[in-house]
Amino acid sequence: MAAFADALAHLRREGDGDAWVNELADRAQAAWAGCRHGDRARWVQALAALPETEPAAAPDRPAPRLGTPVADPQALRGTLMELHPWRKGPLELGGVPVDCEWRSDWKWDRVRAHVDLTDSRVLDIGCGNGYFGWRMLGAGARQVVGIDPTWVYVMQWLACRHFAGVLPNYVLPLKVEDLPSGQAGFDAVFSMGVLYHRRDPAEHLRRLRALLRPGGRLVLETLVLPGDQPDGLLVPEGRYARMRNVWAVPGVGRLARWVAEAGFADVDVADVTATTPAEQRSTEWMRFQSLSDALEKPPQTGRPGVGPVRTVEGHPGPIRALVTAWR
Ligand SMILES: Nc1ncnc2c1ncn2[C@@H]1O[C@H](C[S@+](CC[C@H]([NH3+])C(=O)[O-])CC(=O)[O-])[C@@H](O)[C@H]1O
Repeated sequence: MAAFADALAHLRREGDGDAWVNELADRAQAAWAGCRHGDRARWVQALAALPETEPAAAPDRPAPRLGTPVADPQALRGTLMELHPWRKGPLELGGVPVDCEWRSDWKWDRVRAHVDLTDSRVLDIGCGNGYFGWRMLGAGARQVVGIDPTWVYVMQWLACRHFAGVLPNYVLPLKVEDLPSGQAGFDAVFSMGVLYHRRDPAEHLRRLRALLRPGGRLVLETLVLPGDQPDGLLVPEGRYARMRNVWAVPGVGRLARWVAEAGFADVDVADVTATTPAEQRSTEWMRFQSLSDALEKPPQTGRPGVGPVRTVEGHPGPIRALVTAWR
């Protein structure tokens, strides 16, 4: 598809001959060519049906405003709905508000207070549809390279890019383990909501360090245990909050030790916040089950998220820590 190829051409140009960037673009191109997802044709058709608007971007808003209002917002809504489920947002595309599953703007408010991205080249691992990339550009980043292996999120980013025009926020269909070795030299590497999906967290952290330039900054966000279990470690036997692939949930102290043991300096637990069904919920743009369906409902209230929260499997409810550290 021309739009994806065009984005890769821009990425290569910005890399200005850098071998790591060229190899990254080659791998993204190969992944794109190899996509056999059953919904691909429908997604590509939806992208082709997006109306032309004047490219525009106001990214530093809770709902980044991409594009200008279109003549037929109802038709655009229908087209964007072909790219369901919209998980990370909110967004405003061609004047249409996209109310995603996550209030990712709340997470961004927690992150932004602790991170200066002025003129930074950023790598965002597990970037979803690139929501945070827009916010990072809004916060002064020079370039954001996002990677995420979930195809529909790459398609959503292409829809965003259609409205935003040519901006240095990328979403490439790659896993962290697909990244080239060698000198990547990022000023900042983000790994938010990914560590608990990794079977070997220590290996993930070492890999993040290798992707940074010396003096570069790690921003790590992941599930942790409640504050009274700083050295604890939950290795769920089955699911955690209905998620199949959660391998390890450490206490905050243990998490900070993991980061230090991977070779990072000045490890700081900048924020610890419980995730509530107000932050992660079903909407018309994400019609599947969401967090409230994964939490135990205390009998006295019949409502999730009230009182000491537990997941439906009986584990402590989701709490996320934000850790920053330096290479
Ligand atoms: N091996 C992998 N390599 C890279 N990405 C992966 C891999 N496996 C899964 N993912 C991707 O990692 C993302 C995890 S979500 C966090 C999104 C965002 N960062 C957020 O903080 O909201 C979890 C959450 O909702 O918290 C998904 O988009 C996966 O496709």
